[in-house]
Amino acid sequence: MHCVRKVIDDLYWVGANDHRLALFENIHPIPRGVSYNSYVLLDKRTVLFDTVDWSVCRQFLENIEAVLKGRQLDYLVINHLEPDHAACIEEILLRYPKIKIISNEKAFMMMRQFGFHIDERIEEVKEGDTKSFGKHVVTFVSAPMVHWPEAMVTFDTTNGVLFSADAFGSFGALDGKLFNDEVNFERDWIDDARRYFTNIVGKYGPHVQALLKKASGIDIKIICPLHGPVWHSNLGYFLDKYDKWSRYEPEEKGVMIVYASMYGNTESAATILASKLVEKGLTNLVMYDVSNTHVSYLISETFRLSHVVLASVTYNLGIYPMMHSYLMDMKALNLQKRTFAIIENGSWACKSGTLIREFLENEVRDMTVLDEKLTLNSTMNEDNLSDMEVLADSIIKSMK
Ligand SMILES: Cc1cc2nc3c(=O)[nH]c(=O)nc-3n(C[C@H](O)[C@H](O)[C@H](O)COP(=O)(O)O)c2cc1C
Repeated sequence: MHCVRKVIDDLYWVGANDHRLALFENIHPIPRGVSYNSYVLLDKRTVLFDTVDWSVCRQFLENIEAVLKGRQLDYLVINHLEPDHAACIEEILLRYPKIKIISNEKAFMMMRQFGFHIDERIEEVKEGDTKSFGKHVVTFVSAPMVHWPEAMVTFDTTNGVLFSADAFGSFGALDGKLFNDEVNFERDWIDDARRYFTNIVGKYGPHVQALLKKASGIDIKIICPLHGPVWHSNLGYFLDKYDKWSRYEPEEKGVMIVYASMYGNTESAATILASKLVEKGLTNLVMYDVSNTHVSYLISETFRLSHVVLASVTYNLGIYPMMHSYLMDMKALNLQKRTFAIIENGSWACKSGTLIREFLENEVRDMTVLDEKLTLNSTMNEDNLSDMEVLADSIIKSMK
């Protein structure tokens, strides 16, 4: 049975939700599921914008059929070739033999690479090209590395709808709701939207900035992304988030304490620091155990907040492996412009603090590491209290 939603006038959402997938891209946990969005435009010509993941193909095909009501599909616009959106291309070609795929040269090259039999039913477009489907005239805008090199977005100049590919997407299944104002975005969605952006396209901030620059020149009324809610109100709110994230500017002044501790002593010191900071008035503070928090959440929170305290044991003369992995992810995702404080622990040759500082100063860009640090020899004791006080004061001072 079909399950579709009308976006506006002659445009319909024909996507589907997946609640069964545990890990998006086989990496990121998605406890709230994910939606694969696709859209059908019923103009003089009928147009399908992108397809969906193979796991929801059956629902998707029923949805298309219901919206078309016996009409043929004339065009399939492919904005992004990642398989969670492109997996059903061949199925569409088989069911709608007269269809033509509209996309760019790189995307067609990738379709062939993935083994899709697209034959001659293709229409290649370039940046700035336009295409009329009857009443609707769309223009194609390249969006390289948002989030793959072939990515493009399609703007409907007739009604201001932007088919934004992976840009403006989010983890989370829609569950009947489609629009941003049908959900409590600030309460239920922003954390997943941030986690999606930072882990999926966080690395490509300058490319996102380039797309935002292009977007500022067009009158966008509705944003139709390939995951998560469709934006038809308060667009400025989400555009502003994208601008901040892609410039690596923190959203909030606040502290995130991430600790790595095997037997609880480093954790205890991290908690004492947290209490001291809160006592001094710094209440925007969160704590995470690096060992039981998936790194995608850590990355997302690091994008949100201005300050990070890293408290780590020394492990076989190195940084604790989970802490190291978090640092490597920070580097891989190009994270910048944060202030760090360090607590280190070692029972015979304490190295973690020096190694973390070296990493932050040499391996990632534009990070500030406070000079004050706290060194523990196995556990926190009375002798460490004054250093802890100095560290807390220095964190507070650096926030002013
Ligand atoms: C497997 C293992 C390796 C360790 N390697 C070192 C090391 O190379 N140098 C050092 O000074 N301490 C080392 N430690 C001690 C820890 O850094 C830390 O001082 C101790 O685990 C107490 O902190 P915790 O209670 O937060 O785990 C090691 C501990 C373990 C269990």
